Amino acid sequence: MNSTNDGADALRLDGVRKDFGERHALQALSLKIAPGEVYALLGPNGAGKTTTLNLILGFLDPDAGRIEVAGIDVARDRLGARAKIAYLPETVMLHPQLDAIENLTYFALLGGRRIDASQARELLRQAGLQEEAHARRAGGFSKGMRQKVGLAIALAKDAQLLLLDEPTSGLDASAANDLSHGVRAASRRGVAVLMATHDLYRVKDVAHRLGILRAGRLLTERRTSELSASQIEALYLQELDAADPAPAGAAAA
Ligand SMILES: Nc1ncnc2c1ncn2[C@@H]1O[C@H](COP(=O)(O)OP(=O)(O)OP(=O)(O)O)[C@@H](O)[C@H]1O
Repeated sequence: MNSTNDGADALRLDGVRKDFGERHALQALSLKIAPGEVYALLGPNGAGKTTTLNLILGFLDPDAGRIEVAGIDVARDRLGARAKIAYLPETVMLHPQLDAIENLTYFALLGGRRIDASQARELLRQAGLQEEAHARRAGGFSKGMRQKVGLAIALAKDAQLLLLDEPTSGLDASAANDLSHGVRAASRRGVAVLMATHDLYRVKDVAHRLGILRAGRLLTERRTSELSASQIEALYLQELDAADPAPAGAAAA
């Protein structure tokens, strides 16, 4: 896995700063993700994870720094950059009257891609949705099932960067495991993944690298292959303890 800067990064943030009034939500954040690499952004509430995703998506403008998605400068070409991104929000909203296949084909079309039912079935399978649910109305779906359809919608876009915001929050272990399979399948196809998460145990399973964010600062980055799941948890707690004890997001020099 190549995460050095060779000009082929799927995502690159350089010195990104975002303030909300007096509050420094992000301070000089720099990170790079290579094609096919899964990067977990860990951090407590208010660390700046969602702000990071919103800046990458172009929903917010940075106060300083530069963001590139597949080589496209988000500040110069917001729509061009967004076309390279698939985004799975924490809560996936589906049309309750449509079944999983219909939802997927409908949202894929909205995203600019026409897919047929057999392609839809394959994407739903990759995203971990069991066959018997493919033709069921989404109105009766659990959160985990909606997340899987959401992941299939994201995969349908054929994007180079997949952004996930708390993808496993509120999911049971089996649903979270299925979703992790889907993320790994995307990674194997060369899609880079940035996953904002609190789910430390899943990180070892899914991510190649992790970064720990606190109060808008990236405290450390590590390869998950170098750490066991319990070492990841220990590192997380140690980094947060060692960090400036100022409240998360409070103004700092
Ligand atoms: N629109 C906004 N206006 C003012 N402050 C904001 C806004 N959005 C985020 N913040 C602040 O910026 C900081 C970072 O918030 P952010 O939502 O990015 O954190 P997070 O790591 O995603 O947290 P969580 O895990 O709770 O989702 C917090 O202090 C938050 O209060």
